[in-house]
Amino acid sequence: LPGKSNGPSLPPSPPGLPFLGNLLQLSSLPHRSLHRLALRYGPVMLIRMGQVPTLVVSSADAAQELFRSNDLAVSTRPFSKAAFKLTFDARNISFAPYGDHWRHSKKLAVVHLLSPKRVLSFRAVRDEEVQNMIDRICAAGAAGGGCQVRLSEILFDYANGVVCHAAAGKETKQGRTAVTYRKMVADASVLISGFQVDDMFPALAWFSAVTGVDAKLDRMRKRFDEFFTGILEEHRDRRANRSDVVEHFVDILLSLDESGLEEIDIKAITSVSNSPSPQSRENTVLKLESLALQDLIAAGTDTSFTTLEWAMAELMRNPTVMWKLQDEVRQVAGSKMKVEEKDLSQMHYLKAVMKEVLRLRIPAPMLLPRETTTSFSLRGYHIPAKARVFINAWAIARDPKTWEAPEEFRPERFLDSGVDFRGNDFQFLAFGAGRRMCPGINFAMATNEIALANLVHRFDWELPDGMNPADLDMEEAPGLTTPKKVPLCLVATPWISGRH
Ligand code: HEM
Repeated sequence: LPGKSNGPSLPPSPPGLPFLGNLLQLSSLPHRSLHRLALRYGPVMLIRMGQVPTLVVSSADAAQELFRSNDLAVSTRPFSKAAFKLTFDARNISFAPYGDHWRHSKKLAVVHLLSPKRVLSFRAVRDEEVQNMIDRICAAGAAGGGCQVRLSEILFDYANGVVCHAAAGKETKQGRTAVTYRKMVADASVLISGFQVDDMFPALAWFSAVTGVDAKLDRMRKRFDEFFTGILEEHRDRRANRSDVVEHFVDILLSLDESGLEEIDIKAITSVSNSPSPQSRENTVLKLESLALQDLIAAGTDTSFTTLEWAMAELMRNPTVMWKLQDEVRQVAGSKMKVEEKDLSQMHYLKAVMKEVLRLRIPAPMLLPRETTTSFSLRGYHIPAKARVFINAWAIARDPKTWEAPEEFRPERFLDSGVDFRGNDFQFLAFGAGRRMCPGINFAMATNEIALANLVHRFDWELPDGMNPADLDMEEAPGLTTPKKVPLCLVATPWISGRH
């Protein structure tokens, strides 16, 4: 590992093998393996993933020092061939290297697409998608009292439906936006998680060509390109007739463009063009909007779906929490057919449940990978430049030094606590922190709270075949986000107010 000959030493490293480094110590769920290693080697650890030196941060104190004193030095993302190919040459927000393009497109997303006011304006979208979700659950049980509901599938479609609908409208000429998108993204989470062969052995870049991974990525990229270009063209045509419609992310982006382009757009658009010959402005603009759309749909789908899926799984595992939540929601929303967003502000336990899910079942357990741009000192250790950085938020969220009974699902811990996930409480990093923090918190919480409230208001839930809550499989699937490995299948009985 690169280091300094004198001065502060490198962080502790578990012994590794000459070529593979510490790879054999990592399982398909690296947040768990790294947690185990950190218990032995400490909260600031330097491992080698193949050829790549990798800093692993596993405590709230170390994360606080990292974000407070060295955020700039860890604000870029490492190069990943998969992410590069799937994100139009890493020119979106999530995987873009730190620099002008990233800064301007993130600002555009924060100011114009994901602000609290804008999120509120998508209330009708959420309402429609919640209704769709309820209808599907009811339809599954139309034959009788109880039914087996393939809930994971329905929750994925809901999360994806909300973000696709907000981004590009419910329908496109290619069919229902969310359905078309879902078909395109299978396997993407694993491919971009940073654990592909060429992420760890840059010298073996040819490997993914031989194994067919490159060809798969190229096919996915082509489908993305066609999908988003189609959406943009449709919305452009629509706007040519009615220029005052600002409905979806795509319309907002197009209207910014038509209004003469704000400074941020001009800069972002200019930096998007990578063609040596001057591209037509029209094409360049189309590209930028594709990037923003693709990024927000990708960043908002799996994360929200994973949160909702684990929320329902934890509620099934912990029946007293489920009853307490149902009591609150049914008391506030009463005999209404549907919980409305204005009811949510009175649902304090619901908010505590959401927080506890984001703590114990953090959707992106190691956030998104970062890379050091300069060397710096952390907890007295020398951290080299060009090291990959994993912040093991999963490990931090179950550190007994900061959390009482960390393995237990106890929403009550948040009822009288100011601890939040907005990047200032370093023991709770579900959305990351610092410059690269998630800009979609408001959108995500609005999407998830209304869905969970309606799921527990409208239905009573049971495990199938009299299964014991303790036997529910709680294993995670590998990837950048970690949904349940075994999809959730439950029995739903519509709740009729006053029946119980
Ligand atoms: C429960 C839902 C969500 C969770 C848990 C979540 C979590 C995260 C995390 C951990 C990161 C990386 C932060 C870091 O590196 O420090 C991130 C980045 C990002 N998220 Fe989210 N997210 C969620 C929903 C959303 C939604 C709904 C959107 C947009 C519609 C969104 C857009 C983004 C974008 C654009 C980035 C990249 C930011 C950057 O690199 O500067 N996220 N998110």
